[in-house]
Amino acid sequence: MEQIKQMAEHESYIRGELLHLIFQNEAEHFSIAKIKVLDTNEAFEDKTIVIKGYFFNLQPETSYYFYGIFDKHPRFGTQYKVTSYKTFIPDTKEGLIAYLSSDLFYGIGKKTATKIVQQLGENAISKIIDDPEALYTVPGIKEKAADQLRATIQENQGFEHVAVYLAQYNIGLKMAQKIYQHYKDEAIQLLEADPYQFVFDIEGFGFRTADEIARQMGLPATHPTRVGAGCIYVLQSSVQDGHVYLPMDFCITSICALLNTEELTESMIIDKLKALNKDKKVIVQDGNVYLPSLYYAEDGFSSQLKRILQKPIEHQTPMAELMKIIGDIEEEEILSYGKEQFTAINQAIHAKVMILTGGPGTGKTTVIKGILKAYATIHELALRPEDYNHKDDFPFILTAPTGRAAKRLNESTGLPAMTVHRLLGWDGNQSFEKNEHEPLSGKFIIIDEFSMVDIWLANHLFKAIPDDMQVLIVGDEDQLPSVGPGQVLSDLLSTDRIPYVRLTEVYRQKEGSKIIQLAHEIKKDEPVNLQKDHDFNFIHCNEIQMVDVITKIFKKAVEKGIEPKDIQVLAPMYRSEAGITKLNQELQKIINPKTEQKREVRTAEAIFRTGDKVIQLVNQPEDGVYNGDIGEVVAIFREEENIEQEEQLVIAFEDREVVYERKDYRNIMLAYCISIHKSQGSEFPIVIMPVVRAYQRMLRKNLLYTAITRSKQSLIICGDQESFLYGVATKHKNQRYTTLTQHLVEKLGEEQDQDGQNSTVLEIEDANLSPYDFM
Ligand SMILES: Nc1ncnc2c1ncn2[C@@H]1O[C@H](COP(=O)(O)OP(=O)(O)OP(=O)(O)O)[C@@H](O)[C@H]1O
Repeated sequence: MEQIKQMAEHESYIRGELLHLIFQNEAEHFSIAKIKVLDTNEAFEDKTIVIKGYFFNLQPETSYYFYGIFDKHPRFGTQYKVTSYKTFIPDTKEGLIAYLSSDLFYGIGKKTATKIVQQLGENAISKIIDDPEALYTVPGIKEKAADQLRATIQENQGFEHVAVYLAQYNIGLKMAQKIYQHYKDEAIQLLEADPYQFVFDIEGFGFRTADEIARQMGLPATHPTRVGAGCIYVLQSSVQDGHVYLPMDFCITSICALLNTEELTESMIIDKLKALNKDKKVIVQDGNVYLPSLYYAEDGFSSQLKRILQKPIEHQTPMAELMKIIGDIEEEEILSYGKEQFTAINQAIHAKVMILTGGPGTGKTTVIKGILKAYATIHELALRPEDYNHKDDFPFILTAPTGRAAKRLNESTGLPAMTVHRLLGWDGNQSFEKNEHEPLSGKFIIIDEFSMVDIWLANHLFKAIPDDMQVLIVGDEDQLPSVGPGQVLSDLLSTDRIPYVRLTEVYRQKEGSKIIQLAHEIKKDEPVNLQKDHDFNFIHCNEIQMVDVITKIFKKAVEKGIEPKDIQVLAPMYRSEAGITKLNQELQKIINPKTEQKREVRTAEAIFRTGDKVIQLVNQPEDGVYNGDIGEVVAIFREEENIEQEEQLVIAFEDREVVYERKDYRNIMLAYCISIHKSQGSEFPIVIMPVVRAYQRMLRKNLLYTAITRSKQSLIICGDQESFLYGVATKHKNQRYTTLTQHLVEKLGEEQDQDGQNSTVLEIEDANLSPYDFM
């Protein structure tokens, strides 16, 4: 409270009373309000002013000190941008009694208020906040009433108290809001006890901020709290690079670099890691350092696989019968399966878990359809969901990690498919409706685009797979690994413990696709042919010319009658003259320009206009939209036009419309150009891919391969050939530290064969088998 007083005396302030709220974002407490000016030490003479900032619960008829700076808004004129504030509590006894007996504090009359002030003095409010028992000393107030009064005071004062305290460490109101919402009135106490904990609990609270606070508090640079926080922080940061663990040496070097203190020795770090290991905050095993959640995800996933593999398949189909069934399917589909494809169908029918992998156009979808039909025939099951009384009786589950990949699976098979998150009944947080206690129902699950599944999701998904369900994992191992930690698909393939079939023969190429040819040249590290073809072009340009070149291609395509929505620009990074942000701004100008009829809203990052193509950036399961879903802004409503009194943006996705309020705008982005990472699992008729030197640190083989394989009809690469070739030749830049292979070998080891499961890895290329070898 002392500090609050000091702020009032020394800082520029406006004291005022709320007249009315102009805008309020309830989730974030961001408000714009008009206030009556009562007093100020700013050079300002108006009787009212508009303030904006993050407030907890601004009340009318209560006066506040607002600390901040003047801000000139181009449309709304002068406003006061509030960086900190506090309720003005009169410093006379009479004023304080009037304040405590006001409407803010229900049930406190003048008599009780007088007693409180008599007992606790003029600093009554800060005493009550700081000491939970201060009110117990006031005669005549029962403990329960005292606790209630303190809670109400805290509710009204707590945030301000915390915000003012945090302001001394240059922590702004928005972050203060987050901190207060998380810790409530314990925030100050907890910050003083361990500022580093905030780094792990509060999104966006940086390690450097915590370090600076700790330094100001006098914490020595080698203090175990700091070293411990450094260890956890380094591990958590490594998860963003996809690692499941860090090797001890690498971990120590990273911690030293982060903490940057000469007195810190290696043995101090090792001692701390040992202590953290003992407390189960990290797991150290075989010289590797893990965060527990990742260690247990790898361990758990391996155990789940073992459990599923241990329950043998009861029905074995004689080869002659299978040959006949496959022959009938070939007739129906009017095709003849290649050797690898036949093996894949045969293996999938007989393996408890099988992986089907291969590049574009090798027939993965064709084989999935064959497997479904063969399985249904063998088990005399109907393949149409409408033939079942209840939807849970349908024996096939088709799933993929993204909404678009699930939709493609549905379109290519004609069967229902959904995202893994939806299948598991994810609540948007940590919990899944489906798990080992409430497993999925069905007989056969197909998980497509498995390269995008991280180790956490793999563990959750396999927990929910019952013992007797057959599993088909499908994916292209050469695509980018998952955004989350791990490289589950490629680890599974490299263990040699799970049966897999790798399709290598390209069928779409036979139809003359240069795109597929290029993809396979990259995949096999062969020299790439960049000659122009009917579905491919390489346009040479530099970074500065990029916007111009891409906008010209768009204009030409539109003139030819191609819909802009069928063209997707894919780039690796946001910044640079040829980055995603810049390309989106420029493409918006030509594809969806400003007109009188079109409404628009502005955010700090972008303008969204009716007709804009946008992409969802996070999973929003409550609305049924997921990271990577692409939609169109179909309407914008002003505050005064709807009952919620909120500005609203309506976005139409493939199967639903979702309403976004301003607080949700950060969940979307313009999508004329999207990142290659976000394009995983999706396909587009025409892909334009800029590749320039400015992207160099991002360019690598699997990134370019992923982008190229997104295009179905046409691919136009713009940029310099040298950078493209450099990227194609750059591999393993992102090698991830994982131990799934070891976990699997340990768990599956010998046992699989003992249980009679088919663990033979059949690479038809090497085995040189034909369907007739099975007869
Ligand atoms: N055995 C076959 N005989 C004739 N055509 C085939 C055969 N297998 C696949 N195809 C054809 O090759 C094309 C590519 O097959 P499919 O879509 O199944 O491959 P994919 O691996 O799923 O490709 P992508 O990953 O690019 O979607 C399709 O047009 C398909 O009909």
